[in-house]
Amino acid sequence: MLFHVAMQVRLPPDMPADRADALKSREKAVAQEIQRQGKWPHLWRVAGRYANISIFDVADNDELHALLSSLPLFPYMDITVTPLAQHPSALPAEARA
Ligand SMILES: O=C(O)CC1=CCC(=O)O1
Repeated sequence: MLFHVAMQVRLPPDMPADRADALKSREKAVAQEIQRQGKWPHLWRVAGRYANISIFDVADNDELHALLSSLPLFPYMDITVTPLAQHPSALPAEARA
C-alpha cells in the first residue's frame, strides 16, 4: 500500500543544539535504513520549510505507524497521512516517456 506522508518538524526552540544534532543524526540513520528496505521510496524537502513530503510503500496502516513512530524525531513532528489508491487515468510506469 502506498501512503503520502507529510511531516512538519517542530523542535522546541529551547532544545540544546547538541541534543537537536544528535536527534537529527539518528533520524538520518533510521530513515536511510527504511529507504534501503524499499519501504520509503520518496523523501523530499518542502522548499522553505523544515518539513518533508514522503511516499511510503508498506503492507498496511500498522506497518506505516510502526515505521513512523520508530523515527527519533517522531515526538517532534506533526504528521499527516493520506492513503493512495489507483487513479483510473494513470498510465503504468512502462507506458510513460
Ligand atoms: O528533516 C526532516 O524532514 C525530518 C526527517 C525525516 C527523515 C529524515 O531523515 O529527516
